[in-house]
Amino acid sequence: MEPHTTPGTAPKVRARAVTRTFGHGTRQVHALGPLDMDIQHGEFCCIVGPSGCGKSTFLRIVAGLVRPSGGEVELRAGRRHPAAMIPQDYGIYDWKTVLANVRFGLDVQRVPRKAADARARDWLHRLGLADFADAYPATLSGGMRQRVAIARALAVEPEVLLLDEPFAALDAQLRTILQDELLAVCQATRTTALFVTHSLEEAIVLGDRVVVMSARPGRVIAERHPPFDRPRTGAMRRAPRFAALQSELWELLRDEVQRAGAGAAAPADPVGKPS
Ligand SMILES: Nc1ncnc2c1ncn2[C@@H]1O[C@H](COP(=O)(O)OP(=O)(O)OP(=O)(O)O)[C@@H](O)[C@H]1O
Repeated sequence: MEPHTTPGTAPKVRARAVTRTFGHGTRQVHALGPLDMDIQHGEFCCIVGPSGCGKSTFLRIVAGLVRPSGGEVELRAGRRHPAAMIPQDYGIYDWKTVLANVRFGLDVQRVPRKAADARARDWLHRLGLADFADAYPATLSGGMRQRVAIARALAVEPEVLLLDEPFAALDAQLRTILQDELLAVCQATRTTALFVTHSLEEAIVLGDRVVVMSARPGRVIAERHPPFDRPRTGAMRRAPRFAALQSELWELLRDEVQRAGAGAAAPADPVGKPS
């Protein structure tokens, strides 16, 4: 299918014929692609797909952490820090204080200590963690650790934020609160976001666009634009159009999840299947 584009604008991220294989010979795994995708400046793009279809691999390629085996990814960024990634395990360091964790990317960029501290404290304040600057992550709740990871990624002011199932381990209430906070921050800072989730509901609540991937090797098989104004409220979840879109996405995904499940045990609620 044709990648999503807006005429006259250059996409922030442009992926063309991206493939990735791991291993060699009989043990080779074709994990991804060929995959085409354009992500526009300021867009919040959610990716859903069966387990093991290459979603994390694609994020890591966009982040520059993994090389594609074929094709190319172009990230149009003017700043020194084009992309920041929040991995599935949050990636925060238990031996560093909350402040030092949030300052980490700035230290790597060699931002002077005073300015880095001020910027890190500002992000801690924005995410409700101002009182925990000197705490160690082990003393924080899951939701607070997740906020530290978000603050750390946003502190470097990336042009593209890459999030790999960031809220999967959180309870439903906290998940909703952090979804709202993340959306508000991304909109205020015009940050482009690429967000991987197993939850169709989450994808519809957050996404300007929901991209559906096939079973491994992951390709884009469909995309939908949730037709809801922002800010999106809890009431939207009860709207008939919400349920209809969730069912439509599940129909698109069902076969792919079954195909993926033929090779591996599927999770209990693989993609937020509507009940
Ligand atoms: N470093 C690696 N070495 C070997 N195989 C890998 C490596 N990274 C990923 N794979 C394989 O590539 C495939 C895609 O993995 P990936 O983690 O990208 O999928 P995913 O869609 O993010 O899965 P999930 O939804 O379960 O997190 C899987 O079969 C995985 O085992």
